[in-house]
Amino acid sequence: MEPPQSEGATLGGALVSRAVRIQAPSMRAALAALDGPRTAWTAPDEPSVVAGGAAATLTGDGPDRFTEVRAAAEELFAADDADVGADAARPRLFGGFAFHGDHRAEGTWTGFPAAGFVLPQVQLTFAGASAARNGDTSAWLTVNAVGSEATPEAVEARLERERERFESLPEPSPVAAPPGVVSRERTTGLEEWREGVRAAIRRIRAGELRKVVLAQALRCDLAADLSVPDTLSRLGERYPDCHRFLVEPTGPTAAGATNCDSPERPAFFGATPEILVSRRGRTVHTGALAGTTGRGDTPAEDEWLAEELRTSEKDIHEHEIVADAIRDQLAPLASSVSTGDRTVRRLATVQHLWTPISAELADDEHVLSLVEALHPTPAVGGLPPEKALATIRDTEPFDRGWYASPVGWFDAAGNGSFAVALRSALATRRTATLFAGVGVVADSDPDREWDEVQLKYRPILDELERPQ
Ligand SMILES: C=C(O[C@@H]1C=C(C(=O)O)C=C[C@H]1O)C(=O)O
Repeated sequence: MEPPQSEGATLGGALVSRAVRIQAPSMRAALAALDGPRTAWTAPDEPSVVAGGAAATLTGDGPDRFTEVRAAAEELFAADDADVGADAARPRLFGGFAFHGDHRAEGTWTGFPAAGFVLPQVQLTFAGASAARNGDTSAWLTVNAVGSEATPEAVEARLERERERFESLPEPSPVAAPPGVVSRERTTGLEEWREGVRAAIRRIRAGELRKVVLAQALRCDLAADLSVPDTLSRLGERYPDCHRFLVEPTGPTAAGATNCDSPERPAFFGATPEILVSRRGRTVHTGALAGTTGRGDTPAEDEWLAEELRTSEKDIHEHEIVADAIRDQLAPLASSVSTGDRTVRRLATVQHLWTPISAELADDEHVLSLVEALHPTPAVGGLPPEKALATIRDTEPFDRGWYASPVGWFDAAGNGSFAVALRSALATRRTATLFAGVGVVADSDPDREWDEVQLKYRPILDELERPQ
């Protein structure tokens, strides 16, 4: 049966949610066992979630996509009968947005609308690292249903069936090795890249814009089938401080797969260091992440690179454009905005300049209003935004789709968390297209920027290539 669809239209029936605490299965095994479309969300300071099935699908299109989704969600949550016993187990919508407002869900991005969220049928919420350290090995199992057939009795019966299923999942097999890459194809050759970056620099020097983020894509053919649960698990080992996400489309896909459980259904996933915004009540957390260098082979080299980044005028300039833009976007909505110190954030493959920013809202703004106000920050778009977006369109020979866009979740109260979908790939069973971009300012060097793009492919590429 098709899940209820909504583009601001009526969903025809109440939302019923029930939850129960269960002995936590392995997250990897649970994700593998869930029906599509599957969702995974792991943030360093939040309970992790894996979910599957679509009790409802909310989409939006064009410049009003943020408000369309929000209106549809308000309608969905307005009549909810959510008796779930704990905040962690409450019904939530998972999904995100395309990078460009006029995005079309076609080509490789078929099935990924300009805005698309799913209310999962089955959601597992894991207590998180600190609870696990205190011996809490439970998880919340939530079952949601929407529509005329969604009765408390039916939902409770399914909850019981799912509890039995997840509590008796077999021990997961060992995490599979990366599938291996047999061939790869760049969207952008070195000469074309140099031309594009030089043209952007000319526009910047002419005063047309101050910064633009230009990206590339890399299509890999894989030697064996890709296991997304295993890949996310390995990414979690190497990038514990990053946000890991998985989004699967709900509609028909480019590979022709209409069945949510088809092995040809695409998966968009990643391990991103960049948070776009989180909102709990009136407290908002975000930050500026821009300015990049590599990791050294020795601690001394690592520190030397960090110090070079910390004091690089070009990187500080590139970074402060982002921090200023975020503060400017938040100011009209906030009673106060505060900025932490600029530091170097070290990840397994790169180091970035990072400035935490938080705010107290003047009103109960919905997290989607904050997403709309902030996306795209000049960490992934540029400044001024319209000029930067036009430059991106003129230069990039591929469709960004959901790369560099907001992905995350929100709930009935308008709370939620969104990350920026970087260090990401759009994969099918035997292919993966990776995306990576760099900030271009007046004194950028095209060849150094090329090298930085290659560095930013590493998190995903390392999990696809067989170790030598
Ligand atoms: C655009 C990407 O990364 C962004 C650009 C950065 C930069 O230009 O230094 C750093 C972090 C991210 O904000 C990417 O990873 O694809």
